[in-house]
Amino acid sequence: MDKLTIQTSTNAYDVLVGGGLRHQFLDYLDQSYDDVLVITDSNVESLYLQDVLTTLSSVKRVNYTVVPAGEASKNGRVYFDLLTEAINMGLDRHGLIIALGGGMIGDLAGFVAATFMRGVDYLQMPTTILAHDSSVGGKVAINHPEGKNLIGSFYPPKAVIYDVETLHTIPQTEIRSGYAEIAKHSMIHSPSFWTDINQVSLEKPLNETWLIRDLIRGIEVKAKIVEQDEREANVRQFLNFGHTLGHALEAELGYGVYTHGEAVAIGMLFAMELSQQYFGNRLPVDAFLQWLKTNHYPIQVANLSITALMNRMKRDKKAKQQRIQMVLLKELGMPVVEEIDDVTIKDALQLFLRKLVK
Ligand SMILES: NC(=O)c1ccc[n+]([C@@H]2O[C@H](COP(=O)([O-])OP(=O)(O)OC[C@H]3O[C@@H](n4cnc5c(N)ncnc54)[C@H](O)[C@@H]3O)[C@@H](O)[C@H]2O)c1
Ligand SMILES: O=C(O)C(=O)C[C@@H](O)[C@H](O)[C@H](O)COP(=O)(O)O
Ligand SMILES: [Zn+2]
Repeated sequence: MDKLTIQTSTNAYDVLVGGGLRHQFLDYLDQSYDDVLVITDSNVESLYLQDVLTTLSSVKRVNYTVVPAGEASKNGRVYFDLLTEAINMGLDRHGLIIALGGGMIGDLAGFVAATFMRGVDYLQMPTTILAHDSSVGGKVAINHPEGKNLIGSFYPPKAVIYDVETLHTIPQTEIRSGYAEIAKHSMIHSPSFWTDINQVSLEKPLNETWLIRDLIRGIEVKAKIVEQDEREANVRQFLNFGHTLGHALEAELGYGVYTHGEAVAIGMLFAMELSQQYFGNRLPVDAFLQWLKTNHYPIQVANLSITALMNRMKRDKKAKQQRIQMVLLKELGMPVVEEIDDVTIKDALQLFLRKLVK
């Protein structure tokens, strides 16, 4: 088992990464709980819920609730229903919520934990590759029809219990989605990290040694940034590389049409193109595009209105008075945030989307 400790301005928590942790995670908590509510989704329920409930058999009172799988569940209605269930179950401030699932569950259940009775303890138990990112750092949120994660909080978990055995069952699309965020961590970190990712083939079965290496490196990159700037006053914005357009695509296409990682991958490609135009530098745009194609990422986004995408980008959380702020790369490992005027974005987007269709 690997252990990393995240030390932020508000608290410290451990991220445990290992095989079979769903069978023994109680041993690793620094306190016990008499009341636990497990929140999971309809896919993870049939795979791992029973294991987790068995591990919790010594706890006095355990409840669980299941939401429909998919990004569409990360919304205000499901959130409110979960709060109602927590109230009806009699969960109190001394209880624990467990978010068992991918990033959708982590964000949703984390936001329930952040707001129920003004905050109860929660554990992140990630079950996707993508959730190496979402389970660390304490960003919790739900979507609004007008934009991704527009309602949320910074609320770190008590611990992250990452049982990598659960990754054996994730579908190919979710491997792609998760590796897009690892590629993001690599590009904002260093040329050598990207070089390693560029060599990874996402066909199943994945090389387990490489997978765990990549997950841990991704978590380390994220941890280092979050430790410096938990509430995104400055450097945490770098973790948003690819998300300005990525989030706009997710909302514009309809949540769940493209996975988060697929949309972010397109967003990274755009941010790299724009970086080259802005700084006159050379980035591995062609290599990244080739890696996306080889690994069957959907990269065509036809029939989208540039105006609608730009309006969404203006509502991004980094935006300042509707002026779009983009995370660009001066070089691999050197991200910066730049304000880009509307005409430049519009022209670049037009060119970019046309090029993708070819
Ligand atoms: N908070 C953050 O810092 C942060 C970071 C990145 C992404 N996110 C958010 O995370 C979400 C995406 O997370 P995700 O990609 O994990 O999506 P997800 O949680 O929707 O999971 C993807 C799919 O995989 C299924 N699944 C989960 N675990 C499985 C397993 N072990 N075996 C088989 N199927 C499994 C799910 O049921 C779902 O159908 C988005 O909402 C995104 O905005 C948040
Ligand atoms: O942790 C962060 O900070 C990130 O930006 C990580 C992103 O991968 C993640 O998708 C995050 O939820 C985006 O945050 P948002 O503030 O743009 O909603
Ligand atoms: Zn993301």
